Amino acid sequence: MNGNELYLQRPEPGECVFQRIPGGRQRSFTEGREQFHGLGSMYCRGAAAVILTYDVNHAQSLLELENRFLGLTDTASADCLFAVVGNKVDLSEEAPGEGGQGGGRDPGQAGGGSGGSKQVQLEDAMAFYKKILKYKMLDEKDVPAAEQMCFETSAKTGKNVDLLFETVFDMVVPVILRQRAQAPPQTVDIASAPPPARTRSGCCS
Ligand SMILES: Nc1nc2c(ncn2[C@@H]2O[C@H](COP(=O)(O)OP(=O)(O)OP(=O)(O)O)[C@@H](O)[C@H]2O)c(=O)[nH]1
Repeated sequence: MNGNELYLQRPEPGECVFQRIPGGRQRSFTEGREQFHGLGSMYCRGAAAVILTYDVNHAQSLLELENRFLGLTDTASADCLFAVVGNKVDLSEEAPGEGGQGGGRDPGQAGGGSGGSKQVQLEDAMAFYKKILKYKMLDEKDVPAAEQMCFETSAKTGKNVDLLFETVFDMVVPVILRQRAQAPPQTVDIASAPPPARTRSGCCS
């Protein structure tokens, strides 16, 4: 996540969408302000994947995803993939050896922080993922399972960040290729086009 290619744009504690911003990491200019929420759906238009991010130490941030940001994904593509990501697990992780779930999936990368109180569990994120499917009227059996699409990360330590992006990219590339194959061709084959009708003056009409 050096910001030069695909950047996680986060207009407000809560939502992340893929956003290509050349020239490096930039802060969202919308800053989550109410009057700019229309722009949020603009970012999502035609999106093949949306990453919705909350703070595991801040229960309200998960509620906001549901109450304020889910609607912004209405303009995403019909077969858009959704990932739900609880960030900042480093703040609430137990010290190594104490056991516990601690964000799961990547015990090799222990976080540095302690003392935070984790307010949102992975199960809460999975329940939210299921709400997304309901909202989108998607059948659970037609989409990746909640266990595959819910992550707990630390942007600070890097925990599960590669896993998140690799998982989403592996899933989204076939979706994009399928969309392109189904889209009308963007080029005209002039060799197979019929010759233009001739006008009296000899010019093409
Ligand atoms: N400890 C820790 N801090 C983080 C993490 N991710 C971001 N931060 C810090 O959280 C603060 C806000 O980060 P931003 O990327 O600006 O996120 P935001 O959505 O604008 O703001 P917040 O909702 O406050 O996170 C910055 O000080 C970041 O350094 C993380 O995984 N762990």
